[in-house]
Amino acid sequence: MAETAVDVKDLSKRYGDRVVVDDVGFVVEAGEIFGILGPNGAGKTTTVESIAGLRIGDAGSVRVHGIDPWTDRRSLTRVLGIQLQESRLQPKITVREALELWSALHPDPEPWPGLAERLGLEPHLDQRFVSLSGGQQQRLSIALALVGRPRVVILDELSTGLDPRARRDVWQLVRDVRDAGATVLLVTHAMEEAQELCDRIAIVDHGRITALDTPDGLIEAAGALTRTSFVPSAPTDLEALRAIRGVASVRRADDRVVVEGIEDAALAVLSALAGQQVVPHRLRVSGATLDTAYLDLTAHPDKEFA
Ligand SMILES: Nc1ncnc2c1ncn2[C@@H]1O[C@H](COP(=O)(O)OP(=O)(O)OP(=O)(O)O)[C@@H](O)[C@H]1O
Repeated sequence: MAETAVDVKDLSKRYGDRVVVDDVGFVVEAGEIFGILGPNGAGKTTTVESIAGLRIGDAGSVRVHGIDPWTDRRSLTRVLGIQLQESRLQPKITVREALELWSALHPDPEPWPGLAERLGLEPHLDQRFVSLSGGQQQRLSIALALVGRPRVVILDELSTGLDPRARRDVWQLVRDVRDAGATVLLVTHAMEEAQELCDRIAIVDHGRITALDTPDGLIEAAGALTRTSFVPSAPTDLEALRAIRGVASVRRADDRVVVEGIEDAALAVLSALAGQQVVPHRLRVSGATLDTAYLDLTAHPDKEFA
């Protein structure tokens, strides 16, 4: 049986009379990349900071490799690393000083020069924190989360502010960290990131877990559809397309025809077009993504939880 890395039971947290985490429970197995997704204010950061011992729940319990983060922070820091949302360091500390300081806090740190190189921090080692760009600050906070070789690492909005290449590099770093045996908890708003990296994802909305599954499982459960769109070379019998098994809708959008349906329907649409002697110009087929599943699984995706 897989070892449990993080065990959250019936966690609740309120601020005043406002419940922001409401009876949340989940188990993360060692070696998983576990995603937490949800709208702004859903309670994601409160949940992971409760796991990191930075906030204490009002009810429930948390264990990280058997350690209670609310009563034993000292033991926790030996197994857990956290990259905080908008991590703030002393403005005047240099990148090198921060890496050396964090290394000194851990008994068996990862040699920091290697991490600095992987995160593109080498040219900035003597730069002060305050003078780093947002993306460079972000990369430093990821390095600081990893330098203690944590068994569990929490990455909160990992790739915010990173350019596309840096984002890909950081994703590979996360995979490598997991392959080296660590467990990763990833709070993210980036659907592509969650779909690429996570083994399982909890969707949090209004302080509660509304779905928990693999990315494919979430997409399937939400009934997200494949979209096929094209500019027809000749008048097209749209009714014939609507009649195809698995097609959910057919509509026109300017000069394009847009067909939505289950994955297999896309091929049937193409062969029906061939039968009608219609060439589908500028053909686009987009698979069901976590993005559409997420919008279905969260009630008010753009509204702050009030
Ligand atoms: N210290 C605090 N005092 C009062 N309210 C707080 C405090 N910290 C968080 N909150 C509120 O709790 C709710 C949950 O916040 P949290 O940061 O956990 O959400 P989140 O899901 O991480 O959001 P985001 O995606 O915007 O980072 C929000 O409405 C927030 O305003």
